[in-house]
Amino acid sequence: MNTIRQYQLPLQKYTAMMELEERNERLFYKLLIDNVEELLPVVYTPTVGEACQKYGSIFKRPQGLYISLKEKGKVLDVLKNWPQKSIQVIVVTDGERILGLGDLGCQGMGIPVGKLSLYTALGGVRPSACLPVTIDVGTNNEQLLKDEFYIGLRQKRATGQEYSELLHEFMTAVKQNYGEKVLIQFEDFANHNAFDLLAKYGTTHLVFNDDIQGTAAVVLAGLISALKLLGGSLADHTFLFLGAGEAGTGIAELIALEMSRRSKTPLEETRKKIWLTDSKGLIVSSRKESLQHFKKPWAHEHEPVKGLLEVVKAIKPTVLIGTSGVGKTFTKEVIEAMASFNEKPLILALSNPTSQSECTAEEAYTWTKGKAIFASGSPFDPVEYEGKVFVPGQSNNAYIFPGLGLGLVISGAIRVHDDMLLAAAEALAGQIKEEYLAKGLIYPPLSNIRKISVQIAANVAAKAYELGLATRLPRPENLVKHAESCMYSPAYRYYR
Ligand SMILES: O=C([O-])CC(=O)C(=O)O
Ligand SMILES: [Mg+2]
Repeated sequence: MNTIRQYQLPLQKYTAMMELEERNERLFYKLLIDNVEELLPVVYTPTVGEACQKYGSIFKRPQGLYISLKEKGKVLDVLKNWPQKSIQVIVVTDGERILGLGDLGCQGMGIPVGKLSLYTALGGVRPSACLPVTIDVGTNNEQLLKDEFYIGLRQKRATGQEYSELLHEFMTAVKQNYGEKVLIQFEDFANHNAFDLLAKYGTTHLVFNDDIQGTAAVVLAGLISALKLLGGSLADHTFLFLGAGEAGTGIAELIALEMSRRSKTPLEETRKKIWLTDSKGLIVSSRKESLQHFKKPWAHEHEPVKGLLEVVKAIKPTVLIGTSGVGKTFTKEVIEAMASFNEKPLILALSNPTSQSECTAEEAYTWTKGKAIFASGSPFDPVEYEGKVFVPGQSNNAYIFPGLGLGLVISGAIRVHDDMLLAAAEALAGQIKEEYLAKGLIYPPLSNIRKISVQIAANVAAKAYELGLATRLPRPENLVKHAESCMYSPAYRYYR
């Protein structure tokens, strides 16, 4: 830690950590686990975003497996080249929408690598059972195509049949090589592929999309906690999203599902409490024909409204959620409007990394004169406002996917079911304590994350057994103890 702390720049710390992982994996995980709040922003958002942008020029080792268009027809052979044979979790990206930074092509590899470090550090999945994969179908990022240090194929992205054939070959090869119980996490695909891939492989493979489903579960957990501060039930609130992509529609759907389960109201009804806006304004029924399919369920009856401030004034949401990947969009006027009709406006600025956050923690607290409850996708430091310290929560899927993955792995689940996401969200919400809420914090501290992951894993595994989707039989009686006992821990052994 002393060495890491001597570096001034986050990217230097990142490089030092990556070198440590290569040199002494056990020490890397020991440091990460013991200093999670300090090191998460180094190996994960926001620094991992900068690392991906500069990946070509800081490149030393491949870190994960690259599968490019050139490997078409021999993807299975390429998979077999990976030195570790018993893989439990794969995180795969095609680099087209890395955080809120856009198309970074092959340089997106930093994301699967970072996510899998968290699988091990926060969720206790063995490092050797984790496989980071980047599918290289080219990039439409002109700057990267011209960059002499770019590490991927120098061509425009393959689309259509060429794209889906490579993806299909990969998905088939994974199942053939590792069996049915290997978990595949889709990460940072562009909208136009993310929903289709999830729908296509959700019925044949153990898959989930972290940006759609992981983010949804973490936000739902935050909302359930926030209700203890705000009062009422989910159905008493009005939700407005800026951004109707993977995170926006994924969160919206899980909130609607939870509301529907709790109030025994049809999903079509509970969806009406939730409004989404995209770059063209409020999503309303008159726009339905021209909307992408994943936005259609959110096209409610309302006159067209453009501009976030106008939409906020028209809808009067109690909860405002930013998921557009575009920074600085929650302006002073927008936040002040939220504070003008809410006693405690709940503001979630979820886009990553910090540069893409819709507003800062300080802005949320000062513009609402200390009224806001705030959480963000990337971390912000506590803020002092008029003598009071406000602690912003980090509403990031990192709270969910390590525990969710652990629960799936230890139960030998063969499919991911929406009820498992609800179970994960409820487990996380169950970990919030009064003392955190008193500071405005709607998530438990990350320093407790391994204990939280155990609870999430146990809840998810219980759901897998209940739904008949678990294959590790018989079911362990105490799933919490079982989850704990399965976790990798980077302990140093004593030798005699
Ligand atoms: O990686 C993160 O910090 C959260 C996430 O999935 C994203 O922003 O795409
Ligand atoms: Mg992501």
